[in-house]
Amino acid sequence: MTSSFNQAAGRLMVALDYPAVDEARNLIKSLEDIPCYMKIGMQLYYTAGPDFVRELKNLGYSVFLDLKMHDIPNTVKGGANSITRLGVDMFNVHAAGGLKMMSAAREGAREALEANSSLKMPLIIAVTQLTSTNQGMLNEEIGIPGTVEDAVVSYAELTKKAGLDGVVASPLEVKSIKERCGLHFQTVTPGIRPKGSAAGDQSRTLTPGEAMRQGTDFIVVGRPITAAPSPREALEQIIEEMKLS
Ligand SMILES: O=C(O)c1cc(=O)[nH]c(=O)n1[C@@H]1O[C@H](COP(=O)(O)O)[C@@H](O)[C@H]1O
Repeated sequence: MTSSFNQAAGRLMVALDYPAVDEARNLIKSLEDIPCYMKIGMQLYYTAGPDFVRELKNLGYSVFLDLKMHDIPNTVKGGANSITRLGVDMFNVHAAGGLKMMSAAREGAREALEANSSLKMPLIIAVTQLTSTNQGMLNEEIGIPGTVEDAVVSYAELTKKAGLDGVVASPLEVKSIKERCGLHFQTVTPGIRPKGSAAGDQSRTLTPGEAMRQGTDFIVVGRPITAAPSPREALEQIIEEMKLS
Protein backbone atom coordinates (compact mmCIF):
# COMPACT_ATOMS: atom_id res chain seq x y z
CA MET A 1 0.00 0.00 0.00
CA THR A 2 1.31 3.45 -0.93
CA SER A 3 1.98 6.13 1.66
CA SER A 4 -0.78 8.35 0.22
CA PHE A 5 -3.22 5.44 0.64
CA ASN A 6 -2.14 4.99 4.27
CA GLN A 7 -2.34 8.72 4.94
CA ALA A 8 -5.92 8.86 3.67
CA ALA A 9 -6.76 5.70 5.64
CA GLY A 10 -5.65 7.44 8.86
CA ARG A 11 -8.31 10.08 8.27
CA LEU A 12 -11.09 7.52 7.75
CA MET A 13 -12.91 6.45 10.91
CA VAL A 14 -14.78 3.19 10.55
CA ALA A 15 -17.91 3.12 12.75
CA LEU A 16 -17.99 -0.36 14.31
CA ASP A 17 -21.73 -0.28 14.98
CA TYR A 18 -22.34 -3.96 15.70
CA PRO A 19 -24.45 -5.76 18.31
CA ALA A 20 -21.70 -8.28 19.11
CA VAL A 21 -17.95 -8.20 19.35
CA ASP A 22 -17.46 -11.16 16.97
CA GLU A 23 -18.96 -9.18 14.11
CA ALA A 24 -16.60 -6.30 14.81
CA ARG A 25 -13.65 -8.72 14.94
CA ASN A 26 -14.66 -10.22 11.57
CA LEU A 27 -14.72 -6.79 9.95
CA ILE A 28 -11.36 -5.86 11.45
CA LYS A 29 -9.88 -9.11 10.18
CA SER A 30 -11.13 -8.37 6.68
CA LEU A 31 -9.52 -4.91 6.82
CA GLU A 32 -6.14 -6.21 7.96
CA ASP A 33 -3.14 -3.99 7.09
CA ILE A 34 -5.29 -0.92 6.38
CA PRO A 35 -4.37 1.65 9.04
CA CYS A 36 -7.76 3.33 9.38
CA TYR A 37 -9.10 4.84 12.61
CA MET A 38 -11.62 2.68 14.48
CA LYS A 39 -14.68 4.19 16.12
CA ILE A 40 -16.41 2.31 18.95
CA GLY A 41 -19.88 3.67 19.64
CA MET A 42 -22.44 2.94 22.32
CA GLN A 43 -23.92 -0.17 20.71
CA LEU A 44 -20.64 -2.08 20.76
CA TYR A 45 -19.18 -0.52 23.91
CA TYR A 46 -22.22 -1.36 26.01
CA THR A 47 -21.71 -5.03 25.19
CA ALA A 48 -17.96 -5.37 24.60
CA GLY A 49 -16.73 -2.81 27.15
CA PRO A 50 -13.22 -1.58 27.88
CA ASP A 51 -11.62 -4.93 26.97
CA PHE A 52 -12.43 -4.42 23.33
CA VAL A 53 -10.94 -0.92 23.39
CA ARG A 54 -7.72 -2.43 24.76
CA GLU A 55 -7.86 -5.18 22.13
CA LEU A 56 -7.95 -2.61 19.31
CA LYS A 57 -5.17 -0.57 20.91
CA ASN A 58 -3.05 -3.74 21.17
CA LEU A 59 -3.62 -4.33 17.45
CA GLY A 60 -2.15 -0.87 16.85
CA TYR A 61 -5.30 1.03 15.83
CA SER A 62 -6.14 4.61 16.69
CA VAL A 63 -9.43 4.49 18.58
CA PHE A 64 -12.24 7.06 18.81
CA LEU A 65 -14.53 6.15 21.73
CA ASP A 66 -17.84 7.72 20.78
CA LEU A 67 -19.95 7.73 23.95
CA LYS A 68 -21.23 11.31 23.52
CA MET A 69 -21.19 12.24 27.20
CA HIS A 70 -23.85 14.77 28.25
CA ASP A 71 -24.32 15.12 32.02
CA ILE A 72 -23.50 17.44 34.90
CA PRO A 73 -19.87 18.65 34.90
CA ASN A 74 -18.74 16.47 37.82
CA THR A 75 -20.07 13.30 36.19
CA VAL A 76 -18.53 14.12 32.82
CA LYS A 77 -15.22 14.87 34.53
CA GLY A 78 -15.26 11.37 36.06
CA GLY A 79 -16.29 9.79 32.77
CA ALA A 80 -13.51 11.59 30.91
CA ASN A 81 -11.02 10.43 33.53
CA SER A 82 -12.04 6.78 33.09
CA ILE A 83 -12.05 7.02 29.29
CA THR A 84 -8.60 8.63 29.23
CA ARG A 85 -7.25 5.80 31.38
CA LEU A 86 -8.32 3.38 28.63
CA GLY A 87 -5.71 4.97 26.35
CA VAL A 88 -8.09 6.05 23.58
CA ASP A 89 -6.96 8.59 20.99
CA MET A 90 -10.23 10.54 20.84
CA PHE A 91 -13.51 10.79 22.74
CA ASN A 92 -16.53 13.07 22.60
CA VAL A 93 -19.07 14.98 24.66
CA HIS A 94 -22.17 16.97 23.64
CA ALA A 95 -21.58 20.72 23.23
CA ALA A 96 -25.17 21.17 24.48
CA GLY A 97 -23.83 20.34 27.97
CA GLY A 98 -22.30 23.82 28.05
CA LEU A 99 -18.96 25.45 28.75
CA LYS A 100 -18.46 24.14 32.28
CA MET A 101 -19.28 20.59 31.29
CA MET A 102 -16.86 20.66 28.36
CA SER A 103 -14.06 22.16 30.50
CA ALA A 104 -14.73 19.45 33.09
CA ALA A 105 -14.06 16.80 30.42
CA ARG A 106 -10.64 18.34 29.77
CA GLU A 107 -9.98 18.48 33.52
CA GLY A 108 -10.89 14.81 34.00
CA ALA A 109 -8.54 13.81 31.20
CA ARG A 110 -5.75 15.99 32.62
CA GLU A 111 -6.08 14.38 36.05
CA ALA A 112 -5.80 10.92 34.46
CA LEU A 113 -2.50 11.98 32.89
CA GLU A 114 -1.24 13.37 36.17
CA ALA A 115 -1.88 10.01 37.81
CA ASN A 116 -0.22 8.03 35.01
CA SER A 117 2.46 9.73 32.97
CA SER A 118 2.55 6.94 30.36
CA LEU A 119 -0.88 8.05 29.09
CA LYS A 120 -1.30 10.63 26.36
CA MET A 121 -3.92 13.36 26.11
CA PRO A 122 -6.72 12.19 23.79
CA LEU A 123 -8.37 14.61 21.37
CA ILE A 124 -11.62 15.76 23.01
CA ILE A 125 -14.34 16.63 20.55
CA ALA A 126 -17.85 18.04 21.03
CA VAL A 127 -20.91 16.97 19.07
CA THR A 128 -22.67 20.07 17.66
CA GLN A 129 -25.93 19.15 15.94
CA LEU A 130 -26.32 15.49 15.04
CA THR A 131 -26.06 14.81 11.31
CA SER A 132 -29.54 13.26 11.45
CA THR A 133 -30.99 16.67 12.41
CA ASN A 134 -32.47 18.75 9.60
CA GLN A 135 -33.62 22.37 9.55
CA GLY A 136 -37.24 21.58 10.45
CA MET A 137 -36.27 19.38 13.39
CA LEU A 138 -33.88 22.01 14.75
CA ASN A 139 -36.50 24.75 14.72
CA GLU A 140 -39.67 22.81 15.49
CA GLU A 141 -38.61 19.87 17.67
CA ILE A 142 -35.40 20.96 19.36
CA GLY A 143 -36.58 24.57 19.61
CA ILE A 144 -33.43 26.30 18.39
CA PRO A 145 -34.20 29.14 15.96
CA GLY A 146 -32.06 30.03 12.92
CA THR A 147 -30.16 27.86 10.48
CA VAL A 148 -28.47 24.56 11.27
CA GLU A 149 -25.19 26.07 10.13
CA ASP A 150 -25.44 28.96 12.61
CA ALA A 151 -26.33 26.56 15.44
CA VAL A 152 -23.36 24.34 14.58
CA VAL A 153 -20.88 27.21 14.32
CA SER A 154 -22.07 28.72 17.57
CA TYR A 155 -21.50 25.39 19.37
CA ALA A 156 -18.09 25.13 17.68
CA GLU A 157 -17.12 28.53 19.08
CA LEU A 158 -18.28 27.48 22.55
CA THR A 159 -16.26 24.26 22.23
CA LYS A 160 -13.15 26.23 21.34
CA LYS A 161 -13.72 28.53 24.30
CA ALA A 162 -13.92 25.47 26.58
CA GLY A 163 -10.46 24.44 25.39
CA LEU A 164 -11.50 21.30 23.51
CA ASP A 165 -9.86 20.19 20.27
CA GLY A 166 -12.69 20.27 17.78
CA VAL A 167 -16.21 19.23 16.89
CA VAL A 168 -18.34 16.57 15.29
CA ALA A 169 -20.48 18.18 12.58
CA SER A 170 -21.64 17.42 9.07
CA PRO A 171 -19.16 18.04 6.25
CA LEU A 172 -21.48 20.79 5.01
CA GLU A 173 -20.45 23.02 7.92
CA VAL A 174 -16.69 22.42 7.85
CA LYS A 175 -15.77 25.56 5.92
CA SER A 176 -17.70 27.88 8.26
CA ILE A 177 -16.28 26.12 11.34
CA LYS A 178 -12.71 26.48 10.08
CA GLU A 179 -13.33 30.15 9.19
CA ARG A 180 -14.56 30.95 12.68
CA CYS A 181 -12.43 28.62 14.82
CA GLY A 182 -9.22 28.28 12.80
CA LEU A 183 -7.67 25.64 10.58
CA HIS A 184 -6.22 23.66 13.48
CA PHE A 185 -9.61 23.23 15.14
CA GLN A 186 -10.47 19.62 14.29
CA THR A 187 -13.57 18.60 12.35
CA VAL A 188 -14.84 15.04 12.54
CA THR A 189 -17.60 14.48 10.01
CA PRO A 190 -20.12 11.65 9.82
CA GLY A 191 -23.00 11.92 7.35
CA ILE A 192 -20.75 10.50 4.63
CA ARG A 193 -22.51 8.76 1.78
CA PRO A 194 -20.63 7.52 -1.30
CA LYS A 195 -22.55 8.16 -4.51
CA GLY A 196 -25.55 5.83 -4.80
CA SER A 197 -25.58 4.66 -1.18
CA ALA A 198 -28.70 5.00 0.97
CA ALA A 199 -28.89 8.05 3.26
CA GLY A 200 -30.85 6.08 5.89
CA ASP A 201 -31.35 8.28 8.95
CA GLN A 202 -28.67 10.81 7.95
CA SER A 203 -29.92 14.25 6.87
CA ARG A 204 -26.84 16.38 6.17
CA THR A 205 -24.62 14.33 3.88
CA LEU A 206 -21.80 14.61 1.34
CA THR A 207 -19.71 12.03 -0.51
CA PRO A 208 -16.22 11.17 0.82
CA GLY A 209 -14.57 13.24 -1.93
CA GLU A 210 -16.83 16.24 -1.37
CA ALA A 211 -16.20 16.09 2.38
CA MET A 212 -12.43 16.07 1.88
CA ARG A 213 -12.69 19.06 -0.46
CA GLN A 214 -14.49 20.99 2.29
CA GLY A 215 -11.29 20.59 4.32
CA THR A 216 -12.45 18.10 6.93
CA ASP A 217 -9.87 16.39 9.14
CA PHE A 218 -11.64 13.04 9.58
CA ILE A 219 -14.58 11.37 7.89
CA VAL A 220 -16.69 8.82 9.79
CA VAL A 221 -18.26 6.00 7.77
CA GLY A 222 -20.38 3.14 9.07
CA ARG A 223 -23.05 1.38 7.04
CA PRO A 224 -21.65 2.17 3.58
CA ILE A 225 -18.73 -0.08 4.69
CA THR A 226 -20.26 -2.48 7.22
CA ALA A 227 -23.36 -3.27 5.13
CA ALA A 228 -21.46 -3.58 1.82
CA PRO A 229 -21.18 -7.02 0.17
CA SER A 230 -17.39 -6.61 0.46
CA PRO A 231 -16.53 -4.15 3.25
CA ARG A 232 -12.85 -4.17 2.24
CA GLU A 233 -13.66 -3.19 -1.34
CA ALA A 234 -16.06 -0.48 -0.17
CA LEU A 235 -13.43 0.90 2.20
CA GLU A 236 -10.70 0.83 -0.46
CA GLN A 237 -12.96 2.72 -2.87
CA ILE A 238 -13.64 5.38 -0.25
CA ILE A 239 -9.91 5.77 0.43
CA GLU A 240 -9.19 6.10 -3.32
CA GLU A 241 -11.86 8.81 -3.53
CA MET A 242 -10.32 10.60 -0.50
CA LYS A 243 -6.86 10.45 -2.11
CA LEU A 244 -8.07 12.08 -5.31
CA SER A 245 -9.65 15.01 -3.48
O1 LIG B 1 -20.48 11.31 17.07
C1 LIG B 1 -20.65 10.63 16.04
O2 LIG B 1 -19.79 9.85 15.66
C2 LIG B 1 -21.84 10.92 15.22
C3 LIG B 1 -22.36 12.21 15.31
C4 LIG B 1 -23.33 12.64 14.39
O3 LIG B 1 -23.75 13.79 14.40
N1 LIG B 1 -23.77 11.75 13.46
C5 LIG B 1 -23.31 10.46 13.39
O4 LIG B 1 -23.75 9.74 12.48
N2 LIG B 1 -22.38 10.01 14.29
C6 LIG B 1 -21.93 8.60 14.26
O5 LIG B 1 -21.31 8.33 13.01
C7 LIG B 1 -21.65 7.03 12.53
C8 LIG B 1 -22.29 7.15 11.18
O6 LIG B 1 -22.65 5.89 10.70
P1 LIG B 1 -23.31 5.65 9.28
O7 LIG B 1 -24.49 6.55 9.17
O8 LIG B 1 -23.68 4.20 9.32
O9 LIG B 1 -22.24 5.98 8.25
C9 LIG B 1 -22.53 6.40 13.59
O10 LIG B 1 -21.72 5.59 14.41
C10 LIG B 1 -23.07 7.57 14.40
O11 LIG B 1 -23.27 7.24 15.75
